[in-house]
Amino acid sequence: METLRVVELYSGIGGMHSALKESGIPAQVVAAIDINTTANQIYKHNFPDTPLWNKTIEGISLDDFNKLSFDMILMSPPCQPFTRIGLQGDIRDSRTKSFLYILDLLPRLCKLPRFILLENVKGFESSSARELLVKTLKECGYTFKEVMVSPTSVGIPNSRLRYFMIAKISPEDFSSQKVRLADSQPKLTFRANISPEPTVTISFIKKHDHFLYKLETGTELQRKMKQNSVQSVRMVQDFLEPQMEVNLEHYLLPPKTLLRYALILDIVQPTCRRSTCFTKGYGRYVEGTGSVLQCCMETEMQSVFAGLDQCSEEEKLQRLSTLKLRYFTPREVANLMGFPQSFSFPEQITSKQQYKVLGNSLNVVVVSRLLQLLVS
Ligand SMILES: C[S@@+](CC[C@H](N)C(=O)[O-])C[C@H]1O[C@@H](n2cnc3c(N)ncnc32)[C@H](O)[C@@H]1O
Repeated sequence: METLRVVELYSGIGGMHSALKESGIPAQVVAAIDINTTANQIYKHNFPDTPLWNKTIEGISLDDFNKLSFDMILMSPPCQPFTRIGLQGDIRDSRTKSFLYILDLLPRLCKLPRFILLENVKGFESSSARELLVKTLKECGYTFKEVMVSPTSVGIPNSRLRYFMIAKISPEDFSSQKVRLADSQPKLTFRANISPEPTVTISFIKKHDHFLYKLETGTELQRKMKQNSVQSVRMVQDFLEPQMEVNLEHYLLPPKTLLRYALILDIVQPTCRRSTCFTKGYGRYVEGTGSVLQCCMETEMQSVFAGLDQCSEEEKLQRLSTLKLRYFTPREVANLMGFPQSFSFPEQITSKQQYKVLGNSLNVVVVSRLLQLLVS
C-alpha cells in the first residue's frame, strides 16, 4: 500500500497521530493543525518532524488545503457544543464554526480524501452537526459507519464512551459490515449501535451546610461489580507506574479533599478492571473527573465508610487516610488512554496541564483499531 498523506485537524497532543503509528498503516502526517499553545508544545516534542500549523482551521484557505493533496482526514472537533453538561449549542455554538467550514470545504477540494475518521463525545450522534456531516458525506459519495466505543471494548479498564465516524470513498458499501476486532487479544466486538448508556440515579444528601455528599446506589454498585468481572478487560495494575517511582506526597489526596468529597470519590483498587473517564479537570476537581486509586489494600473499605458520617472530622480523616487514596499520575492516565511509552511531556509542562490536555484527547488503541478497519 502506498504511503497515505494525512491531515490531522484539531491535533491537540497528537492522539490521532499516535493511533496512526500504532495502526501500522503506512502514512505520513503532512499537516497537524491546532491553536492551543500548550498542546502544540507537546505535539512538537513528540512529533518534531511533522509540520504543525498554529492556525485556526477556518483561517486556512481552500488553496492551502489543496496543496497538501491529502488522502485522509483525522479530526476531533471541539466537543463542548455537544456535551450533556454543556449548553448543547450545537451548530449555533461558535466553536462549531471551524467544523462547518470543513464541511463546506470538503466538496470543493480538488481531490476528495479517501478516508475520514472523526471522534467526538456522546451527544454528537443526535446533533445537527452530525446531520450536516452525514449529508455532506453522502453528497460526496462516501460510504460510512458510526459507532459508540469505549476502551473496555479493547481490553482497557477505562470508560471513555465516544462517538466515531469512519468514512471512505469505496465501491463497496461497508456501512453494514459488523465492527469487529480480530487480533491477538480475545475477539472483542464494539458496541456498533448508538444506544444510550444505562441511566444511574444518584441520591444527594446534604449533611452539613457546606458539605454535599453523594451516595452510591445499588444499581451503580452492581454496575461496577459487573465491570470488574469482565475477564477480557485487563486490571488497572497493568497500567500503573512502579510504586517506588510515584511521588506519593504529590499525588495523595489532600485532607481537605478527603473530608469534603470522600463519599463521591470513585475509588478503584489495582485489581479492578474499571476506572471512570479522565476529564480535563482531573487533579483539580473531584466530582466526575476520573477515578482515584486505593494504595493501601490492608484497609477494608467497609471499615472506613461504615458510620463515617457520625465521626468527628479528626476521626474521619484518620479513617480515610488509612486507604492512602491518590490520583493516577499523568503517565498512568496516558497509559489508560493507550498512549505508547515513547510518548512524553516536555519538562516545563505541569501535571495540571498534562491532565488537561490528556482529558481533551482520545484513546489511542480504540482509534488505531478503527483506522485498521477503515483502511482494510
Ligand atoms: C477535542 S480536542 C482534540 C484533541 C486531540 N485529538 C488530541 O489527541 O489531543 C480539540 C482541539 O481543537 C483545537 N481547536 C479548537 N478550535 C480550533 C480551531 N478553530 N482551529 C484549530 N484548532 C482548534 C483545540 O485547541 C483543541 O486542542
